[in-house]
Amino acid sequence: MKRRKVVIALGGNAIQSGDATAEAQQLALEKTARQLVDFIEKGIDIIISHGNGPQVGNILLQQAAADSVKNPAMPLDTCGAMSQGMIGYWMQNAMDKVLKERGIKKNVVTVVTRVVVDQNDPAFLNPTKPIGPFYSEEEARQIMEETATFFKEDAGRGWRRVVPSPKPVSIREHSVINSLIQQGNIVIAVGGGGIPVIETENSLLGIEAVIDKDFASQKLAELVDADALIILTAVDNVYIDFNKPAQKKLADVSIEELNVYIEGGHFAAGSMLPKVEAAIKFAETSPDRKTIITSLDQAFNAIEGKAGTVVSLHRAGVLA
Ligand SMILES: Nc1ncnc2c1ncn2[C@@H]1O[C@H](COP(=O)(O)OP(=O)(O)O)[C@@H](O)[C@H]1O
Ligand SMILES: NC(=O)OP(=O)(O)O
Repeated sequence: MKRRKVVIALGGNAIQSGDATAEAQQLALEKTARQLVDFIEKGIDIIISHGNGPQVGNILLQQAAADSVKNPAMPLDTCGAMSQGMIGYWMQNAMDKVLKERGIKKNVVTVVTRVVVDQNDPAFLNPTKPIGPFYSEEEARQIMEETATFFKEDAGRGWRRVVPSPKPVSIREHSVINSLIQQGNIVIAVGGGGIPVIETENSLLGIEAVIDKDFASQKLAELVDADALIILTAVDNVYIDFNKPAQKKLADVSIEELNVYIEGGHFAAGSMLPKVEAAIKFAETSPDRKTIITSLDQAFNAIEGKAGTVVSLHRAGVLA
């Protein structure tokens, strides 16, 4: 029987909920690992991807604070690579610990992943991706006046620095990621949406941007021929009329219906909208492919059809 393969995209709350210390983030990842190892116990192959908005923004600030001739600040693409290594390392430790506790022998490996983007992507002219800590409007306006950076209000949560977020075109390491999975390993890849690179005549060149991890995860799920893309965030479901008295949970939803809800403005730009768009992009490639959007706590119930929002071409049901 064909083994099931899923790409699991971890939202911000899987790594960090307020406390940015290494200890707190590692503790959060241990809780996350407990949920993910349930998939392994069920015989499902997993590729783990994750966001990096808070982390890459903080690394960038650290670079600026220490910038000098002897210790020059690193550019954003390199900071993205640092965030992949840092979170991948924490995730490997967390997964190893839980796998050992449950008596499962499997290797966990992080692949530094480069994602090719189009240098003419209009996103380079309109920065939208929030990174780093939150500021008050007053603080943000002052920093903008003093530096060549842009800030925007982030989904009612405060002001954050924004950087360009081009769409992923291809993933340089997708074949090796697939080989690692086929050999029975657990793979962590496209962390932080992948390191954005552009293709030049002879090489790949890093470019200053942060790719949305939900879009990068969708692209990877497509390229490795995954059965499902599972997007984990802070809510159990996608809702229409979110946070209003008429709020309604979406359980099993077709792409056609979701497009109507997008038109109706039900999903906030920069938070739920990219998840819904990524969900559609993956599910529309085949009637056999589904995207599930749910919380970390409901992830396992969701693949058994007991929770979450399942997006498919024809309301086709769930993975299990
Ligand atoms: N229609 C909606 N249904 C559910 N959640 C929504 C909706 N619109 C906005 N949201 C918000 O979007 C959040 C997910 O976006 P975000 O926090 O940016 O993602 P991530 O988990 O990847 O960090 C949810 O926790 C919820 O607060
Ligand atoms: N790269 C990315 O999408 O990060 P967040 O999910 O943390 O915003």
